[in-house]
Amino acid sequence: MNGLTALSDVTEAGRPSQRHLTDCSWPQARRAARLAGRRPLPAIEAALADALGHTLAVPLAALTDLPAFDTSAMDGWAVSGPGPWRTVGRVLAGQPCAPIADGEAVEIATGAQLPPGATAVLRREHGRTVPDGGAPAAVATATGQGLGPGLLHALGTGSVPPGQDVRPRGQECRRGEPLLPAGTPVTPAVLGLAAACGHDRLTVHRRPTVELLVLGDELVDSGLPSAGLVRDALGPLLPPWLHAAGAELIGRRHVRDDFGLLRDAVRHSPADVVVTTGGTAAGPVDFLHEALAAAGGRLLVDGVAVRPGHPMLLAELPGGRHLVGLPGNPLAAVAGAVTLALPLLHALSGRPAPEARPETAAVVLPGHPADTRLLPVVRGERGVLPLAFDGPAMLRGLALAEALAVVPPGGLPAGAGVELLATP
Ligand SMILES: Nc1nc2c(c(=O)[nH]1)N[C@H]1C(S)=C(S)[C@@H](COP(=O)(O)OP(=O)(O)OC[C@H]3O[C@@H](n4cnc5c(N)ncnc54)[C@H](O)[C@@H]3O)O[C@H]1N2
Ligand code: MOO
Repeated sequence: MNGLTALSDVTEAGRPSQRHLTDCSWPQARRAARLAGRRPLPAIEAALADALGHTLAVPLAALTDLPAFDTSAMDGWAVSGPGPWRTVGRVLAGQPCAPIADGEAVEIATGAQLPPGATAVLRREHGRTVPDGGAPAAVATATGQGLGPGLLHALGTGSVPPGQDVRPRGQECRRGEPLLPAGTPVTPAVLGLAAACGHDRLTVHRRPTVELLVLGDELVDSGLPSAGLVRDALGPLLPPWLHAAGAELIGRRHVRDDFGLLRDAVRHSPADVVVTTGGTAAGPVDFLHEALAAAGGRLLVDGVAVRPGHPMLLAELPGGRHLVGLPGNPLAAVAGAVTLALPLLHALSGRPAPEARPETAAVVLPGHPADTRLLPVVRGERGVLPLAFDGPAMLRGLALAEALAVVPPGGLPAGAGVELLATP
């Protein structure tokens, strides 16, 4: 089947075909991966402390007005009506407060509840008090000078506009107001907002579990590579990246080049998504296709017209699990992850597909005649610039890159729009 025929088989709206995509185009492969995860994992209730990195399964709505009461935005005095004012007490943050009447003021701290009847806040540095019936006191200072009881005057105009330095109740949101849509990743900022508006728990999608199987007898995981051995670059690279994409890493194993070991590792993995590295091509010990078949896997994508990374694959495993086969060459594996693993994990986590926001190519971005290219790039003053050391086996360009540019077949001229993907 060629890529064009397969296009009609995989759409966001439709069901995936029973046939699989062989050497399909890069956009088709990415769509197929999202479609494979079209049923997000079930919603669970998580305490705020456990919700980081999950994805909201329902919109986040405020449980209270924010602020929940009229609040002083500054240290100074809450005043009622036009000045001067008779000072009648003090209210600190967290304390209840009594009403004040026209012509009265209370000393107030930032964040304290504004007393009923107060019309504005006079900043400490903008007022001074004079003792009742006495001579004017010093201008109020940070040391508290001039804050004693007495008559309070506003410096300058002698007045303070109504509402000045007051954060009115509900200024940020009203109780019940939706603040964030379902599908939002729970970041530290989301946790803070959720707490501020009264939540102790969040309804989030269960994270897809991932097991990483790193294949290859030649790989070592410490020290200097020698005598044909190679340091495993993907064991360190992939887990934190997949975790940031919404996954829960439940295991990382080095699997030797042995058909039976690989078949059993795939067959018995409890993960929602098994991610393998290496073994995708046609070498003498590239057993992934055979192991997949023996483990009951069904290919959804087998090869993608993209450089690097073209032998990448995606399969469905018994029990509704999936397998993403990343090529062994490290930059090719990264290309496989952005094409297949991340869209699948995002979809399973309940996250929407990120919107493409094209940027401008500063120079010609060289392409492959027939395949999409994924190029490590940086943003320069005049637009996107490619980096050197972009070979499939290299990570040097990627480590300097701000993004991977999606360069369609044939390349892009300077000034053209180019889609950028986040790098690990
Ligand atoms: N006859 C053909 N040979 C190859 C083809 C092809 O179409 N026909 N495709 C090439 C392409 S493109 C790629 S990419 C690789 C993919 O190979 P595999 O997925 O089978 O990966 P391996 O053979 O296991 O390894 C390839 C390469 O990467 C190194 N490697 C593997 N894992 C790691 C790791 N975790 N960290 C660092 N380096 C790793 C491995 O030592 C090899 O050098 O196949 C081409 N061949
Ligand atoms: O296309 Mo392979 O995946 O680059 O070396």
